[in-house]
Amino acid sequence: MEYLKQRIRDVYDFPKKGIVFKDLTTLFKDPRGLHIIGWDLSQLYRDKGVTKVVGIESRGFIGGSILAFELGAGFVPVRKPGKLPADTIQASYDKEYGKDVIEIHRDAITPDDIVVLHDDVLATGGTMAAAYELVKSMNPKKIYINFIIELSALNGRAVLPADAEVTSLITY
Ligand SMILES: Nc1ncnc2cc[nH]c12
Repeated sequence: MEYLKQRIRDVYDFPKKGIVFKDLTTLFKDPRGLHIIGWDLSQLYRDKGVTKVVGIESRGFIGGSILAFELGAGFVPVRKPGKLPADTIQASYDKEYGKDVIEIHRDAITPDDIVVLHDDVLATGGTMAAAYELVKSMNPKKIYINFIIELSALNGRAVLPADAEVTSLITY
């Protein structure tokens, strides 16, 4: 884990004063770092029969795609409104200023699926909680929730469903 942490850049006062932004681009650009991410994430779900990995736009697409590939599962994007071409279902959630909406293709998940919902960072948890409700409405067999980083001070776990197994590789 130290190798991963050493390659995550702290950017101060981004996107606004007082925030210490955990920049994963420096980890992703390091070949060994990217390999370790794929290996460590997949080890969490190796024996779970995962059939789909759902990545949340956009930084969830990177780790989500790698995880899906490592597990031999499909990858499904959760996107901002108006981006997905076919019939979608959507969920809205409160952001710091106003509401945000996310969408998924209506036919992306079936009751036969075992799903990992992935995003890069667990902060307040609002986006993931909405994405979980979206995927849950499609009645898969099981939903796991996963992050690369968890910012424990923001207590995002408190807004995530109690029955979901939540994992992260690195906790700050
Ligand atoms: N401090 C932070 N670093 C990276 N991503 C996010 C997302 C919310 N807070 C963040």
